[in-house]
Amino acid sequence: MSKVNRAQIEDAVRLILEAVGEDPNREGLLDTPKRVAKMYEEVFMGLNQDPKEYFDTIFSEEHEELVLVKDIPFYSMCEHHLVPFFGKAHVAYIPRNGRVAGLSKLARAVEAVAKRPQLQERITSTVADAIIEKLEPHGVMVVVEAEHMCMTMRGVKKPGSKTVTTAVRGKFAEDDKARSEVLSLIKF
Ligand SMILES: Nc1nc2c(ncn2[C@@H]2O[C@H](COP(=O)(O)OP(=O)(O)OP(=O)(O)O)[C@@H](O)[C@H]2O)c(=O)[nH]1
Ligand SMILES: [Zn+2]
Repeated sequence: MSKVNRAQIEDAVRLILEAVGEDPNREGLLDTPKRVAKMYEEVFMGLNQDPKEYFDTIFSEEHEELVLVKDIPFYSMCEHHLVPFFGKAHVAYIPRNGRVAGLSKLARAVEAVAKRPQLQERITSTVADAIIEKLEPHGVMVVVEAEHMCMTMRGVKKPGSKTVTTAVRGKFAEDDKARSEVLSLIKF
């Protein structure tokens, strides 16, 4: 269930439109506050979701080797400017004691964490820590690559620049080979 207060967002959007010198009552803008409120409800849906819950269901499977779900597309909102940043997340882990998650849950965890006012670093580490806590694996490695619209359409204006962040836990932190295997499979 969403806890977003749509009426409050609508009022705020009307104020912003007025403040930039627009007329919120002109025909093209009449439904804009409503649309923006609906959009924020959607893009901030993750505020009501706990990524850890996706790992409540665990399969018992004796596979203690790499599992990597790569190229998970995501869209998030930079918490400094409230403009989008977007890209791909790659989530790797090595299960322990047969504790294996459904593959889609790795992507769902990324989605839940991305759909909030965010920093790229926090998306990366929150996903890694949720997996560590719930699956207790040998290791986790999360790599996120993204383009920040606050760096492309405004401000420093560097279109095409990409930010890459990693969160490395357990075996991946200790073992260069394990880390390289993931990086080569992601093909940086
Ligand atoms: N670490 C980090 N910084 C981010 C992220 N998204 C945006 N930023 C940065 O947040 C910073 C905010 O800097 P400020 O100086 O407070 O704001 P600003 O004057 O709008 O900065 P400029 O973007 O340089 O024009 C900028 O350097 C952005 O590039 C992110 O996910 N992680
Ligand atoms: Zn920003």
